[in-house]
Amino acid sequence: MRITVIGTGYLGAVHAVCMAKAGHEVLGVDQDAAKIDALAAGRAPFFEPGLPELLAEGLASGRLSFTTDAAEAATFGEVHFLCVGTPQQPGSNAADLRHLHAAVEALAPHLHRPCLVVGKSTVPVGTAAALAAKVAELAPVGAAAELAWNPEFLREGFAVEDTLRPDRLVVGVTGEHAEEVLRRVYAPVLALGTPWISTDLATSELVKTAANSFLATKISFINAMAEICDATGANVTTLADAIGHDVRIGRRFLDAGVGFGGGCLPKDIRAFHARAQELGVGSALDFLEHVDTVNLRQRARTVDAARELLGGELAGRRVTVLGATFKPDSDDIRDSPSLHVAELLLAEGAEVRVHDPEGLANTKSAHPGLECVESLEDACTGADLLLHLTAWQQYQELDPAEVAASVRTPLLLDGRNALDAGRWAAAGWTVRLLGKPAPAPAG
Ligand SMILES: NC(=O)C1=CN([C@@H]2O[C@H](COP(=O)(O)OP(=O)(O)OC[C@H]3O[C@@H](n4cnc5c(N)ncnc54)[C@H](O)[C@@H]3O)[C@@H](O)[C@H]2O)C=CC1
Ligand SMILES: O=C(O)[C@H]1O[C@H](OP(=O)(O)OP(=O)(O)OC[C@H]2O[C@@H](n3ccc(=O)[nH]c3=O)[C@H](O)[C@@H]2O)[C@H](O)[C@@H](O)[C@@H]1O
Repeated sequence: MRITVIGTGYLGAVHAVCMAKAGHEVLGVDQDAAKIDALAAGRAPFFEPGLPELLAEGLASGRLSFTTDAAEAATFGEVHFLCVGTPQQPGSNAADLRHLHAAVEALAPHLHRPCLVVGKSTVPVGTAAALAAKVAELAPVGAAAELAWNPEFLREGFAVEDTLRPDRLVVGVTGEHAEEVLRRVYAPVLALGTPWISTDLATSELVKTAANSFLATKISFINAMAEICDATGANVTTLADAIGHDVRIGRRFLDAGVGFGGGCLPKDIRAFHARAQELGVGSALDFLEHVDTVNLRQRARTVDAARELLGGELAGRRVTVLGATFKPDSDDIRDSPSLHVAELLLAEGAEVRVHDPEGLANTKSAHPGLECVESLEDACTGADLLLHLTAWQQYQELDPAEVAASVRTPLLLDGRNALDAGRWAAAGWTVRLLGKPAPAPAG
């Protein structure tokens, strides 16, 4: 099938290469000419495992190409996926839908043949119906340019795997034709036995915001438990393991620490609450405000713990922040807890150095005040405190004895509870964890 993917960011670029992998002819479209040039030249515009290989494969097969021209896209595709950003509006909690509207306004006037426009971006419920009306109104072919919704559940760092082998496929459709077209698009994925949920537009939009709200709630729940554990000397990891054995609860997404960030969970729970308020049912989702508060509090708690470890004063102390991205295996620093904490430390007068295996280029442009250090060894040398905030595998492989020899004081705060605290303590480090007692340092 001939497919366009409009918006080639973290979601769209991966979707485009995976659609080509699935055997379709794919045209990726973006208004960002630099991104399109990079993709067309076979350079992934961001770090995502597996993306460079599939991009190269798609380009070599001749089934994958890129353009900035919406009219070309309209002529090319039988199915048009909308993958543009829906960020938080400045000064409000609501989603900013202007990119989606702009994408539809650029595409629809060129739709002269029957086709399917499929939204994948995460949107407030009701957006799909409004866009369906807009497409039908602007397209020369009228209602034969149909709209469907197909929310995406991929995780950065696992985006290729999640796209080719998703847990489920959810489609919001207004008729059988759209569903039949989408079944053909996803035929290779369906052949793996992937569950297929076909529903109305509103339910499909809500499935996505409900899923992200549930995941965010799970993380804030365990972080709230971590606060209680800190107040009582209990151990949040043991607690998570123990409640996680109950299959109704499950162990995944119960890792306590500095909390969630990224371009999705934080903005999605805020936008969901804002939309519920518009619908007059805001109080049903008031709990999401608490989920957000508990989450942001973990960043302040981390700074408090750092200050305490350093004897009550951050000014003039050298803190090395290990990890800049919001999670490992991504270069994405959107709403990164690590960088928020780094900025808070800087504001208190600490000398902050940041290390990250993939996120420093983005950090330098968005946080010019932070000192970014490429070499992990240099980043640690002379530090008064190591603050581990993104659980990259590389940090787990550090030799605590070797690092101890280069720092000024062997103090470690593991804000992800992911390092082997026993090993660090045995090498003479004073370790602090979030929500659990740390082993005493050797000697
Ligand atoms: N990043 C992720 O892991 C996931 C993201 N989503 C949702 O997918 C959507 C996109 O997210 P990301 O890919 O992370 O954002 P992003 O910011 O990385 O990518 C958005 C892309 O859309 C392009 N764009 C904006 N307006 C355009 C227009 N009018 N025409 C053509 N291109 C345009 C931008 O230049 C950019 O390259 C959001 O709604 C997000 O919530 C959903 C699931 C996973
Ligand atoms: O809508 C989206 O964009 C995506 O948002 C999340 O995916 P992602 O943001 O890539 O990352 P997650 O793996 O969900 O992690 C989000 C944040 O929560 C944190 N986290 C995760 C799990 C956990 O137990 N504890 C915890 O603090 C991570 O460190 C990270 O900062 C969802 O997991 C995806 O299903 C969804 O498609």
